[in-house]
Amino acid sequence: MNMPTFAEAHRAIEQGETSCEELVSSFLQRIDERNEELNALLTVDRDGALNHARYLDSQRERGNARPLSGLVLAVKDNICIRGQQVTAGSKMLANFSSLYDATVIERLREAGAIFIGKANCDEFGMGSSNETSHFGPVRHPHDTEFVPGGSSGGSATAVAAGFCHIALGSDTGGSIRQPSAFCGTVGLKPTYGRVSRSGLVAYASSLDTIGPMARSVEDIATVLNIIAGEDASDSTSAPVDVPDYLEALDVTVGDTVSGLRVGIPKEYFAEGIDPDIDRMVRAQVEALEDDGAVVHEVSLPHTEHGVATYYLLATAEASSNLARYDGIRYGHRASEEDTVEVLQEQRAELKEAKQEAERNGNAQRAERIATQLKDTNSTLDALYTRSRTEGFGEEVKRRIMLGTYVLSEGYYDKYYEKAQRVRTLIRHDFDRAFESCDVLIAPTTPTPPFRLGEKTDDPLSMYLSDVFTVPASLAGVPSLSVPIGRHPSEPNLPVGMQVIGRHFDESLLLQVGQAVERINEG
Ligand SMILES: NC(=O)C[C@H](N)C(=O)O
Repeated sequence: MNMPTFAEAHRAIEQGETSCEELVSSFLQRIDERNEELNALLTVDRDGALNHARYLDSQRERGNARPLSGLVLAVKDNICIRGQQVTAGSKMLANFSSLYDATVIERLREAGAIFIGKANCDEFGMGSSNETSHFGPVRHPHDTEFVPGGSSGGSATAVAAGFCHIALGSDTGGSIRQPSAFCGTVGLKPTYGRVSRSGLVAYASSLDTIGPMARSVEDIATVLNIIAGEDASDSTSAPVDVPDYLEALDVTVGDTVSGLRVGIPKEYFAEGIDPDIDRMVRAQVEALEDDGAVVHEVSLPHTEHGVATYYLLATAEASSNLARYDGIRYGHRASEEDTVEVLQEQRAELKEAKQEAERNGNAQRAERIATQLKDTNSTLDALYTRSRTEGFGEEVKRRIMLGTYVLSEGYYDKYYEKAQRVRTLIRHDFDRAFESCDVLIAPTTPTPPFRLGEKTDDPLSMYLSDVFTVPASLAGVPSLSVPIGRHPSEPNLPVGMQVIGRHFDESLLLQVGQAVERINEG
């Protein structure tokens, strides 16, 4: 299916060949045809999108066209749109609706964007296959036996299946880039701080980023132009000037590539990588070399520690961020009967333990348990326990436990602090590499998409699918995944390649991404 990009649709609107309403109607039709099977969108704002489209059309007739009118977006369901659900793929937030717009939504709305629906995702962004969603897995748009990647699998699928022009995703350790690679879309994880996180459901705050996923690099630039920039409601958003990313694309491929210093990190082409992916990425690099790029191998020596470092830091931050879901201030609340039941169970267990301690003559322990027993007089703890037990899925609980463990007394230095130090080393790896090159090129994923259920019983192998994406997240540098063709052994399944750049050098990434697009078109 060759769906028009937003840029193409926009030109058609400007020439009077189509209208915002027509565009929305055709997306709704495709959603009706395929969303049930793919499970990419959790909600479809049919009336809202159509009404907004009609409003934008009438404004255009009066000469008040907005810069992006006609841009139809799907939004990952961990980004707030006022008055709409924001579940983050969790039962915990199944009945929660946003009281305000995320900054990215506010800015896009102002520019004339239409939000067509909320996209499914792994629960709280925790996953690489979109199978941890409380609302069921998303299926790969080109072969439903396979996963679309995660955690922004619903967003990637919505773009690839033609449910919208562009989708917003979030990326903590690969969640935009990996599903983009799997589904054949372009996906940008911007520099940390480039795009406001205000209104994004927090997972690991020092790593979380919001970014666009689209059918072309040009469309990525269009959205980045609107959403990038400092924001008073996110103190980690950077006070760095925003260039015109679309204007940056007004260069010829020759100008971009001639003399471009491309670094090939040797650790990303090591054992374990799928040989076809290795070959496909190298072929792209050769094509860039033919166009004048200067290619050389570089080393990012701490790459092998990336996954371990990421999963220590991300889970530590998650355990603290997710503490807010207590069933009282936020999220799913267990019923009174269930709470009382937990309380009774807890009390029975404690009483038994106290009796045993008394029988063994362990007075100190018996006294300690007596104090605990007094504490359980309140139903509060039981309410927390029951609400969290019911509201969180298995993967989220695994991460909260791991994160709580690495932050606990006695283990903090051994794990959390050490991981912070390794994070600095990883960042230095990139700083050093960028002394001798302008961009790094590497595969986005070590393997093509895998089958549904293939890795669900093996969390470690699932975590390892992030091996090439987490280092850039830890270093905070931007990274763009671009499609480079189909996998020879699974001809329906796309392969993606990453272009990684210096902090705030998104313009160059987009230029290189566009050069890669042109190479593959021609
Ligand atoms: N959120 C992400 O960026 C995806 C990563 N696989 C994780 O589970 O943490």
